[in-house]
Order: sequence, then structure tokens, then C-alpha cells
Amino acid sequence: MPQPAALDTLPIIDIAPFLNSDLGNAHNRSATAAALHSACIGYGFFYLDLRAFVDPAEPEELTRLAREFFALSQEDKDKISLKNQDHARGYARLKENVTNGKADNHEGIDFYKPVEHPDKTKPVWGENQWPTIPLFREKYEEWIEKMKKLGLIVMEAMSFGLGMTREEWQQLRSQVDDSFWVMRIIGYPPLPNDHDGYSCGAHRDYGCLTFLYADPTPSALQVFVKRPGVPNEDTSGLPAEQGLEEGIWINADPIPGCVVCNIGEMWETWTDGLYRSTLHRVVHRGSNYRVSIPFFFEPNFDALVEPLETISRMKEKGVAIPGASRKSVVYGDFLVGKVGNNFAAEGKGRY
Ligand SMILES: O=C(O)CCC(=O)C(=O)O
Ligand SMILES: [Fe+2]
Repeated sequence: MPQPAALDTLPIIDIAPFLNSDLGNAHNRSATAAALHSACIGYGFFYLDLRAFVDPAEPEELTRLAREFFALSQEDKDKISLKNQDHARGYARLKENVTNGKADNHEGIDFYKPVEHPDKTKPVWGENQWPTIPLFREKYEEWIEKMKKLGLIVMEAMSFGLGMTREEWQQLRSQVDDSFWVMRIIGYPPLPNDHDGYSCGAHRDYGCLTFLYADPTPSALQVFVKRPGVPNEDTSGLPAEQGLEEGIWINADPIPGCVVCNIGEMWETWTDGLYRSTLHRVVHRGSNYRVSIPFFFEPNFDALVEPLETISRMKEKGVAIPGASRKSVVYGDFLVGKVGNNFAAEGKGRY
């Protein structure tokens, strides 16, 4: 029997056992690794309890700084427009981002890993543009360093969950140890009833791991959970190939001390479809101005992403692997294919 929507909540996973190398906590590590594995198979989304890793005051300060930026005049915000740069790094106005052909009701700033020899005529190869608000850059750079560390920690925990050998983990680690990360700061005014689209339309994240901290606004981020037998009553705005999928939208409301984590499309290649990147969207109908600050921990720009050895072993053992949903790819080529279009497109579209 399908479960009623109210019972569906995402699992909460404590990353603490992977924060130090205390050999005594092998048991807790296995529990965390197993929880990650089943969350990736069942949802592609979960909460990560980070209380042992970050002080909750830190991300709160970041959303405060973000609000200070979004409260500036349009003219001042446009000073760091992504159009000054490579059309990816910088500020995008309200409705400038387009998902599934519809304008998203948000504004935001994107920062990418800095590159040597920047060239703003090349997709994603320009320079970051920082607001001049005091401490803005310093505080965000501290958070980026933390999220990069967290990315490697979660990846290592996932490698245990997938039964990878230590050598295989080192090989995977070498594909993500110079992550081509993205730090995104998003501001959402309330969604007007007559807006043709969403606060952020349904999409999958395309990379590796997303760590999303959001202010406490409830009922904004929604995750599409497959439920065979439950016809999706709300297919509007879904990508065309998803329109017939059976399932429900569940809320992923913020939990104090946690970030929401989801896996991107590169995991579909690594696991030959065992882990799937899950659709999500933002429908913010409340009356406040919502701020979220997702950090995208991505593979290295030149990483060749292809199915992992451990998946072949699972197949030999009879584990049902859905099969390649996407081809092996060099991450940077894949990324440029996604965001490079922004050069040509009228509206910017990330997904
Ligand atoms: O703001 C949110 O809650 C989600 C944003 C998101 O999904 C994205 O930027 O990829
Ligand atoms: Fe997303």
C-alpha cells in the first residue's frame, strides 16, 4: 500500500563518525555508511547532521549577509551582474534563471572555484564577483573551505557504503580532490499566484553532492519521491520525460543543525544507475523573503566520470543494477554543455 504523504520524511544521517579517524568507532562508521547507501537508493536526498562539524551561528550569519546584499538597489546588485563576466559567475536578477522553459522567481549570486588564467570569453572560466559588504567574502570563503572538506568526508563515507576497497576510494578521491565547486546564494520573494512557473522549477542537480543550508522557512523545498501506484497529481512543470512518473512531492523543511544533501547526476554514472539524482523544486508561497545557500561539491574539472569497479562486483553478486542511465563523461565537458548555453540563450538556464 502506498504511504500517506505525511509519513514521508527524509532520513537524518549523522556524519560525526567520519570526522575523526578514531578506530574505536568502526561500528558507528558502518552504520553511517549503510544509512547513506540506503538513502541514496531510496531517496537520493537526506539530511546530514552537522552539529559536530559546524556552529549553527555560521550559516545563519551567511544568510544575514545574503539578505544585506539582496536588500540593495537593483542598480547596486547589477554591479556584479554575471553579464560582466562569463555569464555564470555573478548576480542573476529575479526571473533571469529559466527552468523547463519558465522563469524562476528567484535572484541569486553564483561563485565557482577560481581558475588560473581566467578568461571571461570562455564558459565558467571568468572571475568571481564579490559584493563589497564587509566580511561577506571572508565569511563565505570560510564556509566554502568547510563544505569542500565535508564533500570529501561524505564521499569517503559513501565509498564504504558502496563496498569500495581503499585503493578504489583513493582513485575516486583523485577525481574530486580539486572540486570544481559552486557556491550559490539564492533569494526568493514570495511566489505570486499568477506567476507562470515556480520559485525554482523541478530539476536534478547535475554534479556530485549538494549541501543546502536554508533559512527556517517551511514548505518551500519539495522533493519528488517515486511511489509506484500513486499517480502524480501534479505533473505541471515537470521535465517532459518525467510527466508520467508515479510519485509524490514531499517537503524537505530545514532541521536545525542539519543541511539537506542530495546527489547529482554524476552519481548515476558512477553507480550505473543504482543511485539516481532526484527531482526537486522550490514553491515558496509564504509571505517572507526566503534565503538559501546551496554549496555544490562537484568533481574536478578534468575528472573522467565512469562506472565504478564496485558496481561490477555487485552485479556479479546478483545485485540488480538498473543500467547506464548516462554515459561516461569528463565532468568539465558536461558542465560546459549545461551552462555554456547561457552565452547564447536569452534567459539563463542552469538545468
Ligand atoms: O533553494 C532551495 O531550497 C533549492 C535550490 C536548488 O535546488 C538549486 O539551486 O539547485
Ligand atoms: Fe537543486
